[in-house]
Amino acid sequence: MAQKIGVLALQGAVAEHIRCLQEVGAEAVAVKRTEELNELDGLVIPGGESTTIGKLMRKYGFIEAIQAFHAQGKPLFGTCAGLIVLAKEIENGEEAHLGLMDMTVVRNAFGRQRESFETELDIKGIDEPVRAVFIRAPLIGRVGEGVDVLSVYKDEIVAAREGTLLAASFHPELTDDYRLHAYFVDMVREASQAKANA
Ligand SMILES: NC(=O)CC[C@H](N)C(=O)O
Repeated sequence: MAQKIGVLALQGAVAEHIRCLQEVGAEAVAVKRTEELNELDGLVIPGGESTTIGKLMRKYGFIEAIQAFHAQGKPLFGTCAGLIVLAKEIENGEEAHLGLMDMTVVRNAFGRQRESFETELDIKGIDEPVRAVFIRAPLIGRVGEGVDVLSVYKDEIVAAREGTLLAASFHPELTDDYRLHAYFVDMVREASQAKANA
């Protein structure tokens, strides 16, 4: 059976993630209400503006709902602003949003002239380099012991995994390279199987 994966649809690049998830064989839906999480096996938190996404998450009860979703062992994938939303700590002292992933993030970390750029990245677990689009992207300045660094760009951490949490500074949904989505769908499949066997 196909894994059913939601894309948090409060703000940001929602349709693009849905398309990529479908390309790699998952069933994908936009999520606007917390009740919709119940029928999902995994959730993507897209890029956009983390302050806005965080505000809307608080307003609609998504903070507690997604924390509970995570506590059930269901995977989360945050891209760009979504990565910021997942983090335990935001470097400028801003209040964390979900506060789940043991890392400190630095917002808009790549400077003015590099606000937006494209590159090829080596990603642990994926064979050939992956095309990556960075848009006012954050970087991961510190990771906790349980966090596996998956990719580094110019000495800065730009993708990482901690158990069922996956985070990328860039926008994998803006290219036709679906391998990071396939990686996440594999994580979701493994988590569902582990649950079924428990
Ligand atoms: N493309 C993005 O998601 C940008 C993230 C945005 N700069 C933030 O800090 O929330």
